[in-house]
Amino acid sequence: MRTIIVGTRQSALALTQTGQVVELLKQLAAEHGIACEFEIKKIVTKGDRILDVTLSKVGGKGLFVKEIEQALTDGDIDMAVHSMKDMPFELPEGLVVGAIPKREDARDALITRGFSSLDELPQGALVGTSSLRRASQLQHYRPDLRIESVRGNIDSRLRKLEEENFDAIMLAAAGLHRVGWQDRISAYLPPEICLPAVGQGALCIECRGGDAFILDLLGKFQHEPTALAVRAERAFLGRLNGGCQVPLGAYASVSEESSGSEEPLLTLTGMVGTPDGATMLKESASGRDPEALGKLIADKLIAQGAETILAEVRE
Ligand SMILES: NCc1[nH]cc(CCC(=O)O)c1CC(=O)O
Repeated sequence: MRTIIVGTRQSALALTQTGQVVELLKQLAAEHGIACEFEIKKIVTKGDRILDVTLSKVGGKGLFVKEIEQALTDGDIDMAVHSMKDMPFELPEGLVVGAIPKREDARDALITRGFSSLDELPQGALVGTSSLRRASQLQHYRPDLRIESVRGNIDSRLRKLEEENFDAIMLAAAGLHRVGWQDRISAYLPPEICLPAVGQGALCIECRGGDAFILDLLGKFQHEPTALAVRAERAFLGRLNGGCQVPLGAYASVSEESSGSEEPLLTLTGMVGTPDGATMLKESASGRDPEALGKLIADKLIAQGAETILAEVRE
């Protein structure tokens, strides 16, 4: 009987989604007669220790995953459950993505104080978000809105909606759904108005590349359409050298199931915008090769000046 130690951050969302993954893995193991048991180990990351600072100011990349990856490499844990959108483009030597399970809702959600949609927010309303991607798209659609930074875990951001006099805040729908707070959502923002972060709503189960037992179990947990979509989005991200702290968004989905020997058709939309929303570059295309599709959309945006926008933001 193998005991699999699963590492996770200790936020309410991280613990909830790790618990949900472990329950599903237990069922899978039972169905396939794989003898194992699970133990959850909480790990505090740099991102959790500096929740009061805007992430883009502290060099965001991998803030929520580094310590967890070290624990994997050191053998202190055997598997880690991450939010895909927190994953840096490159994994450390020796670690691999063991599974990408079925995606939750990828959209951003608006949580307001009594307004039922983005259009209903009054002129000049104050919206809390520290995401440059959300700010850019919100300002593009509603230049009159005022945007201020709000950080912290989901629970503390919801509290700040009341305490700091915001008219609305924006959060990923997936996180709210997972912790059972979907009742707090006032409106879902369609990708036409707000493209989600790369990988938003998806999870990434990371493990050691040499751990055949875990890889075998996780292989049964992969959801292929989600994995293909995430590969296309991350190829877009990689080409633009983006992290989650730049005004860049993308969303891919399978738009036509595979027929015969052909791979399914994916449709990917990507955006890069200035933080004030004045410039908004957006392109869409379909294809069967996720990496090629991601690079194609990135190249289309680069041809329109995306790299200049990103370089200015990084400065
Ligand atoms: N950047 C923090 C983060 N990382 C993952 C989620 C939850 C949504 C998801 O799993 O994609 C959130 C919170 C948010 O953006 O509202």
